[in-house]
Amino acid sequence: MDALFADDAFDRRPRVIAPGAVWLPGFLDAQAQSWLLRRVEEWRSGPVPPHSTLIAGHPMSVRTIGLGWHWRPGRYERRAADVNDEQVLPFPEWMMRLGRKVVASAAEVVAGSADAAGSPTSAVAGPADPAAWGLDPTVYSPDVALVNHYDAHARMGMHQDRDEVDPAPVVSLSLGDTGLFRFGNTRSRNRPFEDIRLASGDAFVFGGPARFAYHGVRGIVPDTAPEAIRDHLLGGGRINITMRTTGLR
Ligand SMILES: O=C(O)CCC(=O)C(=O)O
Ligand SMILES: [Fe+2]
Repeated sequence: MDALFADDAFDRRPRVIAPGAVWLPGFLDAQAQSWLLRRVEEWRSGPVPPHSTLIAGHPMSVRTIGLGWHWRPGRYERRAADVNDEQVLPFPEWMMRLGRKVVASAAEVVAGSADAAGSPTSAVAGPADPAAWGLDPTVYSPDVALVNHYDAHARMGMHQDRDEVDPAPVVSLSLGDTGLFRFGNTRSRNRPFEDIRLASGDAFVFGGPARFAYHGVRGIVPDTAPEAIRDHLLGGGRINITMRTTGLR
């Protein structure tokens, strides 16, 4: 219980979480959040319905929609052979621009962060250089988005995002109920890790030395979505969108 009300548990200033990883609380305003949730509604009735991907025969508790590519463990394909064999919707042009804005903001946080240069880990990583972490909006070109819906019982175990050939950063956007996100290290699922409450509108970026860090979602906090967007969250829960760069063509 001591940790529950620790000072940093509710500190929502943008910050470098680990070399390469940046949290941008409140990146999307209420209007942008409801606009995005309306797009999610449209995608739900797209050619490939939200589905629970099988991992080693077990369905994930989140339901996923892919844009640009269809993902299943170990591969990206244009068609959802394991769902209905339809071709997924394209990766939207506007989402690339949004991803670049997130990357630009993350780069600013890194450049302005005494923390990044002065943190104990930076002695290893060297001075924080946003571009060295892949945080360069002029080159960032994601080609897939995975849109995950978490209901009150969904979670995601600690894992690496490693089915992409291109090591460009992953950009994550959260909408709806708060997610209990855990961001760890590249060596194992265990400590050190940091627990972060990803609230509606938050962005999180991990690239460079953090690109292959283990991370997961321990659960969501039901009924924490902002009032203004609840109407767009049919049935409640949390939406997480991750943009990635497959490096495939
Ligand atoms: O929901 C999140 O915040 C993380 C999602 C994630 O790690 C993934 O989709 O690979
Ligand atoms: Fe992931």
